[in-house]
Amino acid sequence: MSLISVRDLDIRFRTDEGLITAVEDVSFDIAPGEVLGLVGESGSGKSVTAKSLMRLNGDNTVYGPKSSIRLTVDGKGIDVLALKRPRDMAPVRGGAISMIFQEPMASFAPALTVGKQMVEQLMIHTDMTKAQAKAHSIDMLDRVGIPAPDRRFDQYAFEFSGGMRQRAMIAMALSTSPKLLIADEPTTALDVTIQAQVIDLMKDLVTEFGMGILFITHDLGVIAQTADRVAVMYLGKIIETGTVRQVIRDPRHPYTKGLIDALPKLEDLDAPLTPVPGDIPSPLNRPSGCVFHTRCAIARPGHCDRVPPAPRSTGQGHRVACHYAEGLPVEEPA
Ligand SMILES: Nc1ncnc2c1ncn2[C@@H]1O[C@H](COP(=O)(O)OP(=O)(O)OP(=O)(O)O)[C@@H](O)[C@H]1O
Ligand code: NI
Repeated sequence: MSLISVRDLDIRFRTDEGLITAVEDVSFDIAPGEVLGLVGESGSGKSVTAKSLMRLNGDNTVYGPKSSIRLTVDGKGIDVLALKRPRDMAPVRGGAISMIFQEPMASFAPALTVGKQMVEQLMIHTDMTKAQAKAHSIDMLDRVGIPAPDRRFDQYAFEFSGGMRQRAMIAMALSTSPKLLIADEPTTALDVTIQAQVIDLMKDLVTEFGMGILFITHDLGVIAQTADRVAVMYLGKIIETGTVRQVIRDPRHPYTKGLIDALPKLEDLDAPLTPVPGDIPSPLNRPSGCVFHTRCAIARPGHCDRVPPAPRSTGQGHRVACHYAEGLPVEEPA
């Protein structure tokens, strides 16, 4: 049973230059206890997709008519895109779903101590008394490995170091026991050691609380350490999805292959990095056919620039949106 089920998600934004498409035909599921990694270059639509689950995209957002986001909590379904009034959105904002960001300061109100803010949030989303909320908050600060949590409870976020602030944000996000945690580049700003600690911490919490995680990053190395399944996004579309093993060991989409080739190789750290050549086209000027054809080394003129490839299965849940996912056709003799 899926915790969240996203189908045919189309997200457009009204702008002064016209309607731009940020997300197109995106579908995925996350089960309880599962980590889905969402990876892609800057501007590919990762954050917009994540924010739609909590209806946090701005007033200029237009969702496509076929789009659906269904959250199932304790056997009860919530049609997220049908929520109309802000007060109806409490279950998906800090209730069943919590979000942590790259910049933890964004999660903390500067004028409140960390403890006061945690208690306020618990008072909104649970039926705890103030005393219970305080005890629970200190316990959560302790669980994420913050020393002297009862003293930290009375401090402001700016008094925390970067790594401790990240932990406090995770403690706050998890204190309401969300069913789904959205982590948008949660470790990008941290140094490598602290990054590894935060990833380990999140993995422990998945096991302990059985929640689902949508883990967003542009770093395939971090995905390999964290996720069960991966979805690779390019220009608003999921172009390949499968288990970490399928996608990283046996990538089938030329874009995924390019991202993997661009990773530094441990056995050959002096080899030049080979980033995917070319620039991401502007969302105002989306390519016809396959959105990747303008940067693709194997694109066939007359086909890839005309016909959008439907995602096809290459086995056991591994899905690839490329006409040549099974390899290039054999050339006919002239
Ligand atoms: N409110 C908005 N109005 C207009 N365009 C928007 C709005 N929000 C996002 N966009 C556009 O949607 C596209 C996808 O943005 P998004 O933030 O999801 O990218 P991302 O994959 O998260 O990138 P990054 O790795 O840089 O965070 C971008 O072209 C962005 O400019
Ligand atoms: Ni983003």
